Amino acid sequence: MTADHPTSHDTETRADDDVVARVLANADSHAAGYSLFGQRAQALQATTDAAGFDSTDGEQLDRDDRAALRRVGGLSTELEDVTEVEYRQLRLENVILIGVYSGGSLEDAENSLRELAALAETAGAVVLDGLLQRRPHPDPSTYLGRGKAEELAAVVAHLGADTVIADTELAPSQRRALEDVVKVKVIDRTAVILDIFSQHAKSREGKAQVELAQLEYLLPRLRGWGESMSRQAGGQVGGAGNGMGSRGPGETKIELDRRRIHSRMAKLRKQIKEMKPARDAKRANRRRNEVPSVAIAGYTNAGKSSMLNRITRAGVLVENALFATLDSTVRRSQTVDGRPYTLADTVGFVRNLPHQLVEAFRSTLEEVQDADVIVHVVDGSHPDPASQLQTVRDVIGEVGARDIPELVVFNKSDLIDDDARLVLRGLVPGAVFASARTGEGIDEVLARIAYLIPDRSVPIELLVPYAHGEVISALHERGRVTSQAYTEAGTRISALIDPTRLAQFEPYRLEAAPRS
Ligand SMILES: Nc1nc2c(ncn2[C@@H]2O[C@H](COP(=O)(O)OP(=O)(O)OP(=O)(O)O)[C@@H](O)[C@H]2O)c(=O)[nH]1
Ligand SMILES: [Mg+2]
Repeated sequence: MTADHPTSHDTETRADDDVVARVLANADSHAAGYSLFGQRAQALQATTDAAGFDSTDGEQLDRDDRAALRRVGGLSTELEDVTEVEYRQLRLENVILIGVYSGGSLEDAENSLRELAALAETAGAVVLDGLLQRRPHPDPSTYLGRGKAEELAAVVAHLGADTVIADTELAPSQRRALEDVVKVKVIDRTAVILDIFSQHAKSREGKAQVELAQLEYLLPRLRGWGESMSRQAGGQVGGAGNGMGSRGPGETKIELDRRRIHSRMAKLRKQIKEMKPARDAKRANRRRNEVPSVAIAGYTNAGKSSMLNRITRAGVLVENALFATLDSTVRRSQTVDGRPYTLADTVGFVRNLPHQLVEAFRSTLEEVQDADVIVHVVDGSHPDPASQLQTVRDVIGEVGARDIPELVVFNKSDLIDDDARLVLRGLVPGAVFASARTGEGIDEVLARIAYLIPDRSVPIELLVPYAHGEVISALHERGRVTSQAYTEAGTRISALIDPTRLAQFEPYRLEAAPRS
């Protein structure tokens, strides 16, 4: 009888703890308090501190901002009803992770759970423990098998966890049933990712898309959320009285919520549609200028933003948390031989990205689709770079960017030993090893980018009277000068230049340059 579980009392007492105090404690003990998978999850997080840096691979533009935003409620005040408030209150605090694995290797399941730990931490939670069960299939009613679910309930009560996170997307009914057993709220991986996204989205479009994804996720679960929350609100988690009487909002309320959500979603879709032309115009403009574009793609936390900083000193937010970047940032740079190109940072990929989110992040993927070159940054110090590599390549393929030249960069080379290098080299023979932190290999990255981006330059030869020195300096600025000689009539100068920049030099051309 779950209702009589001896430890359910402890859970209730925990629920009364001062939430604010725990939230503050979270900030201090950020990476503390792990067990089982915690240590390895920390390894992912702690590398920077061990090296004596504190996430200083970029100028820390708005990190405090973001930290401060962490616990603040919704993105919009328009849907200020119980449902939304409840959803927003899914602030994770002390969590236990659970997963089910079958045929696949335990190692995979552990890696996945470790990533979930990092995600949960990014969302502001302290991970207390992680539990995996081996089963041919997740239990259709309670996800974990009934017996294991009971064990989980005991662990939850013992550790004082207030949330269980399942490493999957739970059916609404599974979530409810499992909650009934463990007596604290149960959420899934998708909810965590959505939560992080909502904390981090910055642009209007990013926010709108995240909110849309949240509502989409929420809609089929409406009843479920209401139910569990009303139990929370009553302070009564557990107990035998969890039947019909203690259900959440009545049917009418749910209908009302549903209608409000639908109309909000319609409004968001309309907004997003209206934003698209502006974005397209921006991109078209870039294409018209024929400036080649480079997109930095890669798994979350791989060091994409750090790499962008290294290359452009742009000061894009770098944070040792997953999904530091939620909106793509475009910067201008140029090759060593003076050809301009744009460099776009993108959102990190994550395995099993919920389909609602693939949709939501199309805007950033578009940067990848349009790129002339994809710089695929991989965290070479990660325990399983191969599957990260694969995840990213899958998504690149899905958005139709498979044919774009790809440069694989194994980043964090300061943390990669020789043995690991050998393995990585076997994985991607042409890859470059680099460290955004130490600068190792960055020149190689730049050289390879220069090699890969299309060179649209044409040769020209000018004769410029000495009175027009400004033309000479303009040519030095806009093109690559290959030779320069002083004759009686003026300066004779040859250069390679982008065709879009020819106009001002036409009057001085000696002959039409042969087109290659
Ligand atoms: N040791 C080491 N750490 C690095 C290096 N490059 C980046 N990092 C760290 O890795 C973490 C993630 O870096 P980011 O640049 O934010 O990674 P990202 O890929 O942009 O992450 P998202 O935007 O969240 O997907 C930060 O803590 C960086 O300080 C490196 O070369 N060596
Ligand atoms: Mg980033």
